[in-house]
Amino acid sequence: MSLITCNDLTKLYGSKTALNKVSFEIQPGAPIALVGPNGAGKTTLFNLLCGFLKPSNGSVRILDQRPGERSLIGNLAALPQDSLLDPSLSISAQLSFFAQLQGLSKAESLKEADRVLDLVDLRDTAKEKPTALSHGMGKRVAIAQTFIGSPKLILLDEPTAGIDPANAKKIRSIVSEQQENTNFLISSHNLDELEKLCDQVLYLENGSLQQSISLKNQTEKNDFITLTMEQTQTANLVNVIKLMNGIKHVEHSQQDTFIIEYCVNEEPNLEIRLFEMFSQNKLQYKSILRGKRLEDTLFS
Ligand SMILES: Nc1ncnc2c1ncn2[C@@H]1O[C@H](COP(=O)(O)OP(=O)(O)OP(=O)(O)O)[C@@H](O)[C@H]1O
Repeated sequence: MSLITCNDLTKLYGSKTALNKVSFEIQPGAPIALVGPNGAGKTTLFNLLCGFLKPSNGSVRILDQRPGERSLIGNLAALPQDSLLDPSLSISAQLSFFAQLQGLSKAESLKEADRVLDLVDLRDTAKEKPTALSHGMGKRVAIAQTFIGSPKLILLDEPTAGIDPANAKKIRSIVSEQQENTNFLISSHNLDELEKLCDQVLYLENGSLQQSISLKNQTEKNDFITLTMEQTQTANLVNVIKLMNGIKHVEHSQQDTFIIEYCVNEEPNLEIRLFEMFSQNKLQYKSILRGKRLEDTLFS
């Protein structure tokens, strides 16, 4: 079963092309990231996947169904960017209401509300009204809502936007814990966060799919190192690194940052060789990271 298949998916708003012939297929597995600048078409894509919008052209299948099909109820869940909780109902009442919409009895729905609140570590808030929660806690409740009925696929549109670091971290760990039980497609502007959570990245720009990158292959091969130096010490460093054993390519990606591509079989201990070279040349580094950062992958 494919999770999502889009073929030449196109969406026009009047004369504005929000999505232009987007084609991709994604399979079940680790969370998938959807990245792109403001106005790239991410929310439009989410809305098409949920069946809130109809394509102008092309086709989309989600869990092998047409978006909006009844059979997707309980199998597909989405957290819209601006999701709101009902301020007049307790957290438990609104979660159990959504569980009843999926066909659960009143008693079952209350248990389901407790279960999903446990998953986001907010069982204590069951009797509270949303106004008693912080913005970050409210977002976690909204994420709990997507877990109702244990769907096969959950779409999260900017789940950590505007959230304080502690709650954002909590949300990342919730996604990480739940990825064994469900599949996630996550849109975010936080590339570091996506890099930690996702194996595959879809990059949209101006309504077109520009790149589909597998991060897993990169880290499994371990054939990149991202090196950040003290800014004053970068002159001629590219040439020095290029002379080292096993180096395939060195890119001076930003003022103080170098992306080093190397052959692991030829030089399995490149970090140690780099430390030796820094010591010989009296150079100071800020950080050495295994892998190529998503930011550099997308924008190099
Ligand atoms: N209802 C609409 N009517 C007209 N144009 C729209 C409508 N919704 C979105 N657009 C336009 O379509 C393009 C894609 O918008 P969309 O909201 O999908 O982008 P996005 O990637 O989600 O942006 P952001 O990161 O800012 O949320 C933008 O140029 C936007 O102005």
